[in-house]
Amino acid sequence: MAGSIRVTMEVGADGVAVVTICNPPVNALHPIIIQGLKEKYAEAMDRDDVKAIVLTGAGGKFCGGFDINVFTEVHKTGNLSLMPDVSVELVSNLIEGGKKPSVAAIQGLALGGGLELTMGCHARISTPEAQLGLPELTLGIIPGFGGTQRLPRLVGLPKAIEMMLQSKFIKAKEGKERGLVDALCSPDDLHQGCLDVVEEGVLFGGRAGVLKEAKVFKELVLSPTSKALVHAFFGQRLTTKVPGVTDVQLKPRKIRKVAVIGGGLMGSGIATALLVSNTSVVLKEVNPQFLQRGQKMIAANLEGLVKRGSLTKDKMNKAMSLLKGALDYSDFKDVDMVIEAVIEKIHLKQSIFSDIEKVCPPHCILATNTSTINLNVVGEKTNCQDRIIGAHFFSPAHIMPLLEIVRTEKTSPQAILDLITVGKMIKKVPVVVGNCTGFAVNRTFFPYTQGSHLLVSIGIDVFRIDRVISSFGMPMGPFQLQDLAGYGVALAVKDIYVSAFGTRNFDSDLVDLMVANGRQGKSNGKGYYIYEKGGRPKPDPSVQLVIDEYRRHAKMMPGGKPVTLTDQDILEMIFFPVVNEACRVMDENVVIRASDLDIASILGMGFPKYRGGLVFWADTIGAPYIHSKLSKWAEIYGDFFKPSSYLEERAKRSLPLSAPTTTQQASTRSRM
Ligand SMILES: C[C@H](O)CC(=O)SCCNC(=O)CCNC(=O)[C@H](O)C(C)(C)COP(=O)(O)OP(=O)(O)OC[C@H]1O[C@@H](n2cnc3c(N)ncnc32)[C@H](O)[C@@H]1OP(=O)(O)O
Repeated sequence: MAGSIRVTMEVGADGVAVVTICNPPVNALHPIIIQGLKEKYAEAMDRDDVKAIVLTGAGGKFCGGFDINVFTEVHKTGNLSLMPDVSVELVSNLIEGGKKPSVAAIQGLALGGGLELTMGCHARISTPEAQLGLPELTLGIIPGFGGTQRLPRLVGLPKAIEMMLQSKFIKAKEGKERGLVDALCSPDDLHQGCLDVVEEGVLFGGRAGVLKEAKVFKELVLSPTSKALVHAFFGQRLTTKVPGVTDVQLKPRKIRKVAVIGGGLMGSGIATALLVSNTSVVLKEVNPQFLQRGQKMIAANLEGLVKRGSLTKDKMNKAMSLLKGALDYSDFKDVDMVIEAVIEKIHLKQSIFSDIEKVCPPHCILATNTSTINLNVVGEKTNCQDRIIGAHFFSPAHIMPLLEIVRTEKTSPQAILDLITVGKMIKKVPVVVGNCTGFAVNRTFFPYTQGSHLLVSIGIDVFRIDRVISSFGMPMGPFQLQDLAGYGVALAVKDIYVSAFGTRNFDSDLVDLMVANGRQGKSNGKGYYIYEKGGRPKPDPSVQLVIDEYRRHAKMMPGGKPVTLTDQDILEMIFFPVVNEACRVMDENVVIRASDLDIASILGMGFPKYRGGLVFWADTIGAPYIHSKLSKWAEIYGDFFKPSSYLEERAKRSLPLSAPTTTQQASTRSRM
């Protein structure tokens, strides 16, 4: 490794020393690089033949920042001395305070510590499209190499604050307008351009604030938030490393044309995501009215993206031109992938799959967007089960970042790899999971809603539950979520969950009662909350009548009196059963590794990223405590809380829930 991690210096006849950071793929500032920079700078200052220094990165990228792996080591050991002194010793003293001028030559990206190095230089020159930013807050820290001091001086306080607090990247073109970049040039002219800037003069900044920044930075590096966010950073990148799929020399095939069956909410969202990534889409519906409705929804999705500023009008028009409507399968003969997104009816899906098997080319991947139905059942009537795969998007599909890729024991590694590649192409985070009811996310979170209903049945206020869960960091509480998702979904999956999860279901008829009382959730403006156009949801006091009726049916309140619980009890009684189900999901190897479930919970359910994801959070509490609480509640309220054997085992041995299972260890060993 150390061979490819190095800093080089070449001194030209013109007296310019070009110092290059080499650490593929993003030239992260590993301690070897920091040491190398210090040495090369010291040498450049000493050498009489060096008049000026150009600092750059190899491979078309300047630098992606400080090496985040070092934070992981600091988190494990608590040893802050693993962090080399960069801010004062390198950036302030050697680069900024050095007696020879330094110019940063930027290409590709200069992020975090990378941008901070350039700001210590006396000038910056960049290619126009290079991405510049200080995304440290996404890792739970602040910029630590002087960025908090130098960025405001260069771009002004408001812009610097926006860039830092929102971790917003800007292109060098904008950087030039704002004074962060001194000159723009093409990649070929970068070197020559640097020399011109050297000639034009130098900018010196002071040292004020750098020492304070260093102090705060050190405190934050050791914070639980930084540990959680760094875990999420690496966890997200790990999801696309799938043993037996991405490590066996398979090549992803090009997916040029995709057919989407069903132009409802999900189908049109999926089509939108594909179209904005320049993929041709055939949208198939059963009649002209439904087709037109689907096309209109896609157009509205695209217009929404233009309004949000994430798509230009030109790109919207280009995307629309890639869409073709269809009422039969004649356009399916040259598609590379089909994504079926019709309603959750087993027979309908089965007949669609047996039809498309006949009309699509033999390489075509046949994906279903089902969120609950067993894939083996969907593909039962086909002879191509190796090409059948789940592509479970989350609504709205063109915005939500998670793509659950569901494989059966028959799905071929090639089909999985191709779908991972499509997922990345449409800017989703793919997580590969096994085939079971609810797959990883819906299965893990089925007790989330049920637990909240159980709490209501014992007398806890609906809106208090939502407040507790929102203050924990979820985007909204379980009741507001149910209003938003619509009660139809809850009713449709109820029986499926009962048959799959048996006695660990908490059987609630709250939603049935809501519907019987004319409430449909957000869709008819009346759920637990009242929804008025343009306004925020308001708790509806009249829902109390429905809740009273529900409590009478449920007969869960001892002596008819509400149970008294603290906010912490509420939080734990909702999330510990979810953690318990996560244990079963890991035990059955539905996910490849615990961190996949962390990422899926963050991106699919909005679990707070700064808590590192569901399993990471549970491990900060510890299996013994979670187990003891669940056991106690199981005695009072029954099997809904009964600890799984996985949790029990780990609690007994005080092992982290995230430690690999024996099967996972064996599969890693067999690949070594
Ligand atoms: C003191 C200082 O102020 C503190 C800092 O500098 S903290 C670091 C600040 N920098 C960042 O937060 C940037 C983090 N990186 C990113 O956002 C993105 O990786 C990127 C925009 C640079 C590139 O994105 P993309 O091209 O999609 O590639 P991506 O898959 O994310 O990364 C490629 C590889 O580089 C690694 N990598 C990226 N940035 C890294 C970093 N700063 N440190 C260590 N590894 C890094 C990734 O883990 C990944 O490794 P893998 O191939 O083994 O999975």
